[in-house]
Amino acid sequence: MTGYSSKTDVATANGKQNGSGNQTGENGTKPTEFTPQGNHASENNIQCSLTSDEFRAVNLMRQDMYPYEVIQEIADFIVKGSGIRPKIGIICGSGLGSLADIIQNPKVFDYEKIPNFPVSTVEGHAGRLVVGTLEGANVMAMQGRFHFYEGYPLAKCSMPVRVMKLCGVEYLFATNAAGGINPKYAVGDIMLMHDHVNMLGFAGNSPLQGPNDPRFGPRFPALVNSYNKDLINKAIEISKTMGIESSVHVGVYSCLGGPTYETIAELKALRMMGVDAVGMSTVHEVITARHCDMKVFAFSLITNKCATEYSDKKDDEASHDEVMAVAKNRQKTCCELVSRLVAEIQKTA
Ligand SMILES: O=P(O)(O)O[C@H]1O[C@H](CO)[C@@H](O)[C@H]1O
Ligand SMILES: Nc1nc2[nH]cnc2c(=O)[nH]1
Repeated sequence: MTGYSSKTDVATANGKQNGSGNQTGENGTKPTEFTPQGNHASENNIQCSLTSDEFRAVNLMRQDMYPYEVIQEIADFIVKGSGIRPKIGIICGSGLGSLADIIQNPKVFDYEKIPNFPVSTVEGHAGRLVVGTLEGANVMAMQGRFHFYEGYPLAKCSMPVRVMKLCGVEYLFATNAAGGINPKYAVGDIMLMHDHVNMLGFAGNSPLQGPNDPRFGPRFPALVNSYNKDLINKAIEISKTMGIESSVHVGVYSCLGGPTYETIAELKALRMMGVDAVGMSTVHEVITARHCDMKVFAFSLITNKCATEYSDKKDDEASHDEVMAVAKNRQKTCCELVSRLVAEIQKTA
């Protein structure tokens, strides 16, 4: 397969691995005036100051077409490498990487070692795929997800969901850290997602944009009933046995592009639209999972309360440090909820 990202290329684009920085190329060449072949810039004699390596790296990072065969190759790599065909896929939200740490007999794949896989660039997203067992079920977990604001197209952000599908995954558990807009929500609460408002979709962006491969799913998938009601009900029952039902809600999540947190006016508007919690992820993963007919369970850990009125309080400003700290505090509860739900699925298998 040609034309797919080598780890070095993408890592260079992220500025993660290229020790020589942006000033000098690998072989010591200066990044002077690389003009991409055949585009308007060269036709008009406008020059851009990227080295050819940097230009290629940026292109690879933007690459959003993953043919079925490439996804199959990645899935085969994981299934062969782990000796496991997982049934449940888990995506760990910001600061919720411990959901992957509870997996038994783990086989760990660094994203950088998986062919054609993007790399994680956000704090709280380790960048590892963990395959093993949980409550007797075969599972795989992404300890680190991909966000639109990292510079990846949505199809690339959610490409691992298709990998999960071709590994054999039937159930997607997507978790996230989110700001609570519903005034009844407190920091540390859990919101089971029963619907979403896709703001990136409103703006004409979708992980399913481009040619449709019917081996994954239909051109025009329906999204009503995307969040599996049985799993939501099971999670509510579990929350009762855990004694946390008063801090568990069922609500609507909305994904914005980030990386900025919202303005007060935006939060007011989202509330008027019926949104209970807001983040920068999950929706594109759910769309991709539903497109290929996976059962979806998703929840938000409310890591901060969103102000919907103007004030001078510094407390109203969201921060990733706060998000990470709250997630760390609540990781045990989140792990227990996930384990018990996996056990329920395994019981009925
Ligand atoms: O959605 P996850 O990955 O949990 O992370 C959430 O937390 C980060 C902001 O603090 C953003 O990435 C937002 O999407
Ligand atoms: N967009 C957004 N993402 C978040 N992730 C955690 N908290 C927030 C928030 O308040 N807004």
